[in-house]
Amino acid sequence: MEAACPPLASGKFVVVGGGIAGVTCAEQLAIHFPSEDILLVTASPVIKAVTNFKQVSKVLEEFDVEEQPNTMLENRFPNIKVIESGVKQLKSKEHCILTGDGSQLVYKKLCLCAGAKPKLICEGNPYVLGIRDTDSAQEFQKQLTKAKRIMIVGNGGIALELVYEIEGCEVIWAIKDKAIGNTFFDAGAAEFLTSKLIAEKPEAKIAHKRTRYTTEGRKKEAQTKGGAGTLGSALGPDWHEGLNLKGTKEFSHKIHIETMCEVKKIYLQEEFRIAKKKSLPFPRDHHEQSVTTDTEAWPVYVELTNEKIYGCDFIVSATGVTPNTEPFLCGNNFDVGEDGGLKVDDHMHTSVSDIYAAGDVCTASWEPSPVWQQVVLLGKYNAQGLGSDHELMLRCTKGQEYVKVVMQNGRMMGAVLIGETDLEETFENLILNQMDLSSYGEDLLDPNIDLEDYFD
Ligand SMILES: Cc1cc2nc3c(=O)[nH]c(=O)nc-3n(C[C@H](O)[C@H](O)[C@H](O)COP(=O)(O)OP(=O)(O)OC[C@H]3O[C@@H](n4cnc5c(N)ncnc54)[C@H](O)[C@@H]3O)c2cc1C
Ligand SMILES: NC(=O)C1=CN([C@@H]2O[C@H](COP(=O)(O)OP(=O)(O)OC[C@H]3O[C@@H](n4cnc5c(N)ncnc54)[C@H](OP(=O)(O)O)[C@@H]3O)[C@@H](O)[C@H]2O)C=CC1
Repeated sequence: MEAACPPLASGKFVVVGGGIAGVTCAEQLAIHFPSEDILLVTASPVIKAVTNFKQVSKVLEEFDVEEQPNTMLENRFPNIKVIESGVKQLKSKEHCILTGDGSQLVYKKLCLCAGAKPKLICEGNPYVLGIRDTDSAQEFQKQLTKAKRIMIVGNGGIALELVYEIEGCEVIWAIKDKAIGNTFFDAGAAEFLTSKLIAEKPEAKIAHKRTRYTTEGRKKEAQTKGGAGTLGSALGPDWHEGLNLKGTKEFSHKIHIETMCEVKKIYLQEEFRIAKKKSLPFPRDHHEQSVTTDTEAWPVYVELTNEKIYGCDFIVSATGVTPNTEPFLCGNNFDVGEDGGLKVDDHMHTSVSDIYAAGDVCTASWEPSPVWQQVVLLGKYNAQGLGSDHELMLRCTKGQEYVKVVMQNGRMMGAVLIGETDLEETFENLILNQMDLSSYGEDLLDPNIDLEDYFD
């Protein structure tokens, strides 16, 4: 039988992780339990904190996220103590965690907020980059300044932002789906955006209305103390502000999209040369950029499942994340979701007693609300789960705005809003209060009717 941990420190509440989830959790505990000590254990020397919080509407919130030195959190909340160390092991039966610097902490309640790491298409290949934290974003920027052509794999948040932001570098964008951005929006919105994107010189980029993650006060993240082998906290909206995302070429944008394909094989330059010499059955003449007409020698070559091959300087694997549960949670009996996250109920409780989880490390396992889900879009924007018994209404001005609403039984169930529509608050209210809108019919999207005045 394993010996119980001798406590070197103990706290009623212990939180693991200094990202936005862990810090918010520690702050809330500090506010609600002012006489208790809260220990925040994090592998990173900086924390992420919410500032300038504003409640915009019933469920829409606006805030800044700032990176701050760990000491700033302790100054703001005297009952929070930050321990800068990686957690090596959880012993849930003994209610204790072991940290990389050899300390043992006993808890009554533990909240795990250890985040996630990029799920790369190929681990350990120096030409395959993932973007997660300040260091990985800076490494990406460094590589990009020397690049003429890169490949981006994935169709989610990072890929969408990158293809829009990168200039002076050809981008081959490989996606599994028929249309871009299916993680976020529908095929109609994708078409609206694709035509803007592949124009060689898109109009001036849309000014940001939203507040930003700041880089002020950011420290170079020191080597992880305690050797947890984990990285810094995740970036967030506007993460590329302050980064120079420009390659070596003079043109603005040059994007080629390869749909319905995945990466089959990656060759380093020498491997590719040998394979070509042996006349392996490489596909020919699929596209003007395919290797047959491409005389340039590239550091790396990517063979896609649609049989095309592209040479490029490097590959960005924007292919999602894996929750940080290993190795420190091994040996405990957590229920995990399909994505590997710790399953939590609607009280953020995991399947192990006295252990809660929040943020990217967890997977919500409660029944989702019938009209709400977490996306930048509203409600059931793609008629998710509504069956065939629904109607779509559309208002689109090419290059300017795309407004789609999903209606069922006269009620608004979801919406996609692209461009400066100013409809988000009104539509959010209409979705949440489920007002019967049957009498308005198609006038609901009439641009001459000021809906905001009408329904507020
Ligand atoms: C480029 C990019 C852009 C994004 N844009 C958006 C956006 O526009 N909107 C949006 O909502 N979301 C966005 N996200 C996602 C968002 O950033 C994450 O969902 C969120 O930051 C996750 O926070 P977290 O606290 O769960 O995890 P993290 O920020 O990853 O924090 C995890 C913390 O745990 C610590 N840790 C890990 N393991 C251990 C251990 N063993 N011991 C001790 N400490 C440990 C780490 O050091 C870190 O401090 C973006 C993400 C990226 C990468
Ligand atoms: N605005 C926002 O909210 C933003 C959020 N983020 C967050 O940051 C994290 C990382 O972003 P990102 O990497 O873009 O992750 P996402 O989860 O957003 O998207 C991953 C994409 O990669 C695809 N994919 C997965 N595996 C493969 C594969 N082997 N080959 C090809 N495609 C694959 C997925 O397709 P499929 O779904 O079909 O598996 C999906 O289209 C995510 O948690 C994301 O939500 C990032 C930027 C902005």
